[in-house]
This record gives sequence, C-alpha cells and structure tokens, in this order.
Amino acid sequence: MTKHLKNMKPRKKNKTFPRKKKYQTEKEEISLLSNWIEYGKPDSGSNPLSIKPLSSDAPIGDLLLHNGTFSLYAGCKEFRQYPISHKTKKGLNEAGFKIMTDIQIASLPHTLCGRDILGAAKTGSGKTLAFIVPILEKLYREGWEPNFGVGCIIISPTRELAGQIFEVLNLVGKHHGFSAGFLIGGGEDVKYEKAHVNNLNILVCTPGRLVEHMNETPDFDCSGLQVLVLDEADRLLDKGFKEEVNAIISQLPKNGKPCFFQQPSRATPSGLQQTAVIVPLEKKLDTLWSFIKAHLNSTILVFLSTCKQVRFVFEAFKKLQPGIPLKCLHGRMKQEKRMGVYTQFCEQPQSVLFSTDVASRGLDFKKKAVDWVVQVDCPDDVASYIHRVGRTARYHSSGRSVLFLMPSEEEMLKKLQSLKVPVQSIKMNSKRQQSISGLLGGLLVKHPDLKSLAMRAYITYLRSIHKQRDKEVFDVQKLPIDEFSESLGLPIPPKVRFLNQKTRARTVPEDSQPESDVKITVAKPRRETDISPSPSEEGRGDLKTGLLLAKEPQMDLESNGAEIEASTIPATRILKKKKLKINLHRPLGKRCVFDEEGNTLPPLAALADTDSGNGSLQLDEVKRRERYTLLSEELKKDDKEDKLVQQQRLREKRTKEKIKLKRGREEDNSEEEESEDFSGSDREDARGRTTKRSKIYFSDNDDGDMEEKNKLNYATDSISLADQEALALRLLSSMHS
Ligand SMILES: Nc1ncnc2c1ncn2[C@@H]1O[C@H](COP(=O)(O)OP(=O)(O)OP(=O)(O)O)[C@@H](O)[C@H]1O
Repeated sequence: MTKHLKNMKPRKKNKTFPRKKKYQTEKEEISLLSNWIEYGKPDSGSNPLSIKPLSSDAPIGDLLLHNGTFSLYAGCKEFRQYPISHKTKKGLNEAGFKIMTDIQIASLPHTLCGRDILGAAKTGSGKTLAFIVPILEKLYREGWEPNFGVGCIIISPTRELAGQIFEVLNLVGKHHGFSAGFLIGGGEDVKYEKAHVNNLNILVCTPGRLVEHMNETPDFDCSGLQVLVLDEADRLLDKGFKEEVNAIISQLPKNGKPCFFQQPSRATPSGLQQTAVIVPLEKKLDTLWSFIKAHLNSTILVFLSTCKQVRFVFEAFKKLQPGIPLKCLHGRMKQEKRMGVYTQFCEQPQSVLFSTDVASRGLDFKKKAVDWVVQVDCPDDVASYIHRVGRTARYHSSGRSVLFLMPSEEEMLKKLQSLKVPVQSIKMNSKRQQSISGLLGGLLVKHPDLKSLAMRAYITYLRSIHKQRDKEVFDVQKLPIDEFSESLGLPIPPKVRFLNQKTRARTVPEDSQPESDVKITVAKPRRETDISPSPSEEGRGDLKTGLLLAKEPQMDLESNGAEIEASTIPATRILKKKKLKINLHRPLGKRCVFDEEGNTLPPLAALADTDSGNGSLQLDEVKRRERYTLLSEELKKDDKEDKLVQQQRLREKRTKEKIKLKRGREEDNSEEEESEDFSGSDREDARGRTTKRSKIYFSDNDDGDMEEKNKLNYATDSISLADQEALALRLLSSMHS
C-alpha cells in the first residue's frame, strides 16, 4: 500500500505572495533555523533535561534575531520554543501537541542538529513524535522536493506500528509537501509499490518489505538517505530481525544519520496502578468473567498466551453475553482485520479486547483508550509484562493492570518486585466469584466447533507453558490439568502428547487413591437438558455482577485507589462435580454364554470339545491353540491396517501443510488454520512456517505467527539495555566506516 501525505494536491496560487517570494521566505526560514540550531545546540552527550528551561513567557527564537543571538532552546518544554519550521509547528499545534514529553525534550536538541542518537524511554512516553519532528525538519532544511527520492527510512517491527507511525507522520507533516509511503507485507500492491517507491521521500516500512524492495525493485535508490530510524530498536536488533536489519544496513549509504528508539526494560508509566492476584488455573476463566461483569463501564485489554485461547475465550464469552462488546486480536488474523479490530477498539470505549502478545508492544491505544490491562496468562518475562501493561496509562493518562498468577508462578511476582516494578499483591475473594464452567460445558455440548476450540485452547496453553524456558516460573508438571480441562467445559481432558499424563503429580492425596496408581476424576455426567443453557438463558448473561478482587488483610487498597466492588450473588447453574472413587475391588459382572436351548454355559464353554457329545467342558488344547493363532494373526493384520491408515493420514496431513505453506508464500498471511492436529502450539507452528517463508520470499516477519516467534525470541534471547546499546553502537559505527 502506498499513500502520500495529504497535502500532495497542488497548492493554490497566492496572489499576494507570488511563488518566487514564498520560496525566498522559506529559504530565509531555513537559514534562520539552521543558525538558531547551531547557536543553541547542547554539548554532544549532554542531557537537555538537566538544563534549566526558559520560562514559557520568555521571548522565543527569532524575536532575538536583531541582536545576532537566539533564544536557547535546549531544556525548553514547549515545541514553539524550538527551532522548528512554521509548517511543523502548525501541524503539531493542530494535533494538540504543545507541551513536550521528557524523551522529546531530551532528544530533540540533539536530533535537530543531526546527531546520531539512541533514545530509550518508557512505554507510552512519546517516542514516535521524538523522531517524526526531526525527520520533517531535516528534509525541510535540506530543501527536499518530492522528486528528490528517498530521504528518510523508518523501520518498524510490525505492520500495526508502522501504520501508527504513518498516521502520526501524516498528522504532523500535513503542511509539508513531502510524499510518504507505507510499505508493509501482505501481498498488496507490490507492483504499484515497486513502480513508485523511488518517488517517495519518506518510507515507513517493516524490515522484510524493505529488503524485498532492495533486492527486487529495479533501480531502488536510497543513496540520498538523510535519516534512518529504527523504532523498537531493541526488537529489531534482536535475533528475529537480525538478518534483515543487517542486510538493510549493508545497502544503505554511510551518511544516513540514524536514530534508534527503544524501551528500557523496567520502567512503567507513573500513572499506572499495578496489581497481581493469585488465581488457580482452573479458576482463571471464572475470575476473568467475574472481572468483566464487575467492570462493564471500562475498556479492558485481556492478554492470553495463544491464538487458540484468544479465540476460544472470545467465542465462548460472546455466547454468554456479558453485557459489553467483545473483540479479539491475534497473529493469525488477516492484516486488514487486525487493523480493523484495533481501530474499532480504539474508538469504542467500554469494550473488551482479548489478545495475544500481538498487541503488547508499541500499539498506541490512544490516551485513555484502555482502562484495564488484564494478564490472564503470565507473561514470558519482565520485559513482556512491561510491554503489556504499557498499553494503558499512555502519555499522562492513568490506567490499571491486574496480573493473574497461578500459585506455581509466584516467582514472577518476586522477579517483578526485585526489579522495582511497583506491583501490589492483592487477594481474590473467591466467595464473590462466579463460576461459568457449567455454562461452558453446556455450550460445548451444543456447539461442537466451540468444543474443538476449547480442546485446542487447552492443548496450546499447556504446550506454551511446556515450551517456556524460565522453569522457575513455568512448570507444566505442577498444573492441575484435569481441573483446567473441566474449567473450559471439557469433562475429559484431551490427550496431550508432550505430557506424561500417567506420571504427572495429581492434586488428590495419594492415600486416597485405590490400589491402582491411576486416580480417575470423573465429572458429573452432563445431560444436555441438565446443564445446557436454554436459548434465552444462553445469551442472557444472567450471571450477576460479582467481585473478584478483595483486599489483602494488611493492605488498604482503597487508600491506594484500587477498585473494589462487592457482590455476593453466586453464578447461576453451577455444575456440581464430584470426584468419584472407582472401587477397583467391586464385584464384577460375569459374562454368560447361552446354548441354543437357552441354558447358560460357563465361560470358555464355546471352546470346549463339542465333538465329544457329552457336553464336557474339557478344553481341546489343539483347538484352543488354533484359535489363539487365528486371533493373533487377525490382530496383527488389524495392526498393519491401522498403521497403513495412520501413514496415509500423515501423508495427507503433510501434503496439506505443503499446500498451506505454498499458499502462505503467495499470500504472506493466512487466516486461522483448521488443522486436525491438536498437539502443536501456536508459537511452534508460527516458527516453523515463517522461518521457511522469510528465507525464500523475504516476506515480512511481522505477521501474527511471527509475533509469537518474536515474542519467543524476546523471552529466550532478551538482552540487556547495555547489550542493546553496544549492538546499536556497533551498527552505527558500521554505517560510518
Ligand atoms: N507532546 C505530546 N503531547 C501530547 N500527547 C503526546 C505527546 N507526545 C506523544 N503524545 C501521545 O502519547 C501517546 C504515546 O505516544 P507514543 O505511541 O509515541 O509512545 P511510545 O513511547 O512510542 O510508546 P511505546 O513504547 O509503547 O511504543 C500517543 O497517544 C501520543 O499521541
């Protein structure tokens, strides 16, 4: 997709200021700005935030020109006090950007005078504007014309982020005459892009698409590059994008002034109130449901670990109708749909968005857009936690977050607290919780598709925990999988290949087990008439609003502003499940065989020697052997047939996968696959598929699957800020050598 800045229409001729005169005015402005920048530039390496700012009523910039001096801008807090062009100031003003954020104050004096910078600031602090303004100014002062070609490249790891940057660029740069292109993967308009990319001044792109143009677009030319921006540099310099970023850097001219923007790993917005609560795995959905019912007037962003979980919870909750609009976002949705959901969620207050980590980084859900971030599944690590909670309390707004931790994941809380992330531990009031497992069970009986989703959600979640590297926090063996299965409405847990289910620790004490070492938990049989909600009941959402968080005795949460609401109304139709002990020593029924006259024959009578005519029950040894041989041959034959069928199924599955992969290459982004294989987690699928794809087609690494992959990389290969700085510096020096 290629777009241009909105004011690409030819300007109307102004009778009082002929074109020549206007050009001279622009030239004068450029000269003035250059002198002003030079006059007030801070020392290289200094932090403008530590410079005492001018008072806001002090004369500004060019007013002092007549003495040959200018006002000092470094440390100033308002955009109007800076040596920025009239056009950019107008754009900023119209968009409501007047007072600068810290990262903007700290970076702008350096970027305006063309220094390479590596900026790190907490999430939601305005990094985008911190690089958009100097880009516009640099091109403006260079007298860049639309036909000058590519003057700036902004690289962003995901399409959504690239889209957001493009939006800000359009907003602030609308009074300039530059052309800008939004180049992302997804198979759209590649031909059009190739034909026009050399006429664009500013490229906002994902790494994969840029590499594609560099390698495949005839005469792709970025030799005039003035500024290179790596947004979310920590992620771009991480393993997932390393190859592409290296390929890009090696093809760029050495003089392009780079800016890197990244997020330090521990800082969370000051307006964010963070809490954590211990929720057993089997209570997570009940707790989430109760939470949503108690916050129907809020906008809530809910994080779950896998695409399948997101889909299941979304579909199931939708059927239960909590009384608030629900949406879902995950990496396997088509790009357009993802963008659509994101936009709707930003625009529709009081709704719930269920998402994977596809929404955790960089997405700007606008100020005040998200009231609550609820992490139902524990994030991979502290960095991931911070990205997730950073979707609320953006800029100067406030927000709240709650992290559900299973008892086995308490270590995560310690990790957060040891890194001074201000998370308060609170307790859940289980009395005020509503149970929905019974309703879910009923829904699953009625909707087979939902049942299949529930099974996949179950398996992919367990698999995601199994795959986690941080075994201090994540231990799949400690999970109460039977209870988890029941909580999703599945009375019988699906078989999970990677779990040795027989040897797993059970939640029931061993002394209560019968002689057999396998304890069987049986849920009360579910008759459809018994528990399936009636059509009216199904959608009514008659679960009354309940409270889920209660104060920890020693903590006065109200004084801290935490929201506590009360309801003691129990959920409707709670399915009572009993754990039944199966007595293995109970009397067993006998198998009876009748003869033609209806007389009972003792067992094995059929094998008796009937030829003897005396009805004797003596067994003919030879016949018995013959029969056993026959049976065992039959079994072997059956086994062989089974194997053949299984092989055939595998072959078909592989062929299907190949076709899918091929399609994926063509389309670069496919909708949720409906594989029969329940064993693979989303993250794993994603890794397998996209690695191959990007090798051959240089397609973007930013589809949903890749999100999961990058997330995994982030978790496993996350490096410290200092390491990232070192990497960025190496990259910088490679650009200048
Ligand atoms: N000077 C400003 N005045 C008012 N609002 C601002 C200003 N700068 C940025 N914002 C707003 O703050 C919000 C966050 O900005 P932005 O998305 O650039 O943050 P970020 O630091 O890139 O966040 P993340 O690390 O999560 O990507 C946006 O809604 C943006 O419009």
